[in-house]
Amino acid sequence: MLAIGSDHAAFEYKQEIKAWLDEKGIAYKEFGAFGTERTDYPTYGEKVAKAVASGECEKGLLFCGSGVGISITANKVKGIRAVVCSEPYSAQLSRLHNDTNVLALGSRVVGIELAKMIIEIWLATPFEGGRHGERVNMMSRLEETGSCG
Ligand SMILES: O=C(CO)[C@H](O)[C@H](O)COP(=O)(O)O
Repeated sequence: MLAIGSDHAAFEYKQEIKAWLDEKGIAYKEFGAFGTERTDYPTYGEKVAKAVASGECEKGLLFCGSGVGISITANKVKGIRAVVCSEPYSAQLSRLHNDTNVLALGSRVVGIELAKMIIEIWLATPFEGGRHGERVNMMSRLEETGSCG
């Protein structure tokens, strides 16, 4: 199950992505926003990130105008590794090497078809582990203890 959320700037964009996820039979839980009325991206970044960090949802998709603010917000929740992407290569590498669990996209940056391509590759790519696992552990230690060690 994916957690999905956006602010007002990406509400329509998120609706298109949800219709596409429906076509593909990919399940998601919607955390808002529920319309285009101006709102604040941290609210939705927090909700989606907490759903992923708690294990309620496996991964998260977040959208705001640039993808920046909502990804920064998500990364402040313990256990979250969020990436903001505008092309598929970084999305793929973020899974292979960094085990990202939240993907953020900017509705004012990335066209909808490219967004679908980025999401598809991000969802399909496993974490490689090995030396990358050690580095992800270092990030977790930094979060836990204040130092990578
Ligand atoms: O991209 C964003 C945060 O990084 C927001 O979507 C953006 O700042 C919203 O701006 P506005 O209130 O002018 O629609």
